Amino acid sequence: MRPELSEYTPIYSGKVRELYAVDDEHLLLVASDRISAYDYILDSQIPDKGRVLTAMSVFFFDALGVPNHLAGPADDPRIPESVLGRALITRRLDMVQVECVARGYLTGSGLKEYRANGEVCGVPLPAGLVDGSRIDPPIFTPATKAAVGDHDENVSFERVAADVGIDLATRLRELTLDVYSRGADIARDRGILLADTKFEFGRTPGGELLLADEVLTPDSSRYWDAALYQPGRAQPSFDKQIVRDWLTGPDSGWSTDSGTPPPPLPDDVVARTRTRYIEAYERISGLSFADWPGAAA
Ligand SMILES: C[C@H](c1ccccc1)n1cc(-c2ncnc(N)c2C#N)cn1
Repeated sequence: MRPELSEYTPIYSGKVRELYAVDDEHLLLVASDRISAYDYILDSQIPDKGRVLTAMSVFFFDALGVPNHLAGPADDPRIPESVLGRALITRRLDMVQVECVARGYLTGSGLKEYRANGEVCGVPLPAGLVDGSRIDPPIFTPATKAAVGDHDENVSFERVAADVGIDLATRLRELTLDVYSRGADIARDRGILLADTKFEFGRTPGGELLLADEVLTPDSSRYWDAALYQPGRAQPSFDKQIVRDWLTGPDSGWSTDSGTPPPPLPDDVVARTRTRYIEAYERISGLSFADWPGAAA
């Protein structure tokens, strides 16, 4: 008999995820079906998004073999039925207060910084780069955690070293770039470009540094279709472009500068977006989402 979610203590509620205390040493990390676009949490949910992104994290935790915070399988008996497939039991860690970002392509806040001063997080880049340019080798572009609703602030490696010490900062950079590069290689071999990603790390009471949070999901990363890749423009998001195009298209009656929340999504936009998440998982993992625990939404 599985416990009820109400038996666990809520300790954090994010835009699309929640965190519960299971006991003194373990947490339950729950991914919802909520989706964000243009800095709004949409009223419409994407059925099975939470299960797909949980499946992607588990695939990469297994495939990359990095010591991590998982403390049980996807069907662990401590996971309530109501969130089975979109929740994981993890070790409770002392989280390192650094957003560990790796970039293999230039876009977003990195592009903005580059256009202003030719570098990102203090890392100089070659002249002449454009939106979507490859950054080879990938770079470590850390950020400080923002308050809920704010954007993280990009900081230099030197600032991270000042905050957490040079040894830990060096280890964070090394792990971030290694895990990003190996994950990007796996995705690229399946026709999907992993433009950038954000990792979080934490330490055990014994001081071991573990990879935590979600790993290489479309919510913590930018995924692009390699077949559509064209440097010099904003790349279509593999998973969210259908939503973005409808919201900014003629049928939504909404615009990004309206100052109002986006309207609900049409059923076909929801359905096609669900399909995109499942396609990303099945192409990258080589596994069938039908085999993943939990009831289809
Ligand atoms: C931001 C992120 C979060 C994830 C999911 C839902 C809401 C927030 N978060 C993760 C921890 C955390 N704390 C202690 N031990 C851990 N193993 C983890 C993890 N992962 C704290 N915050």
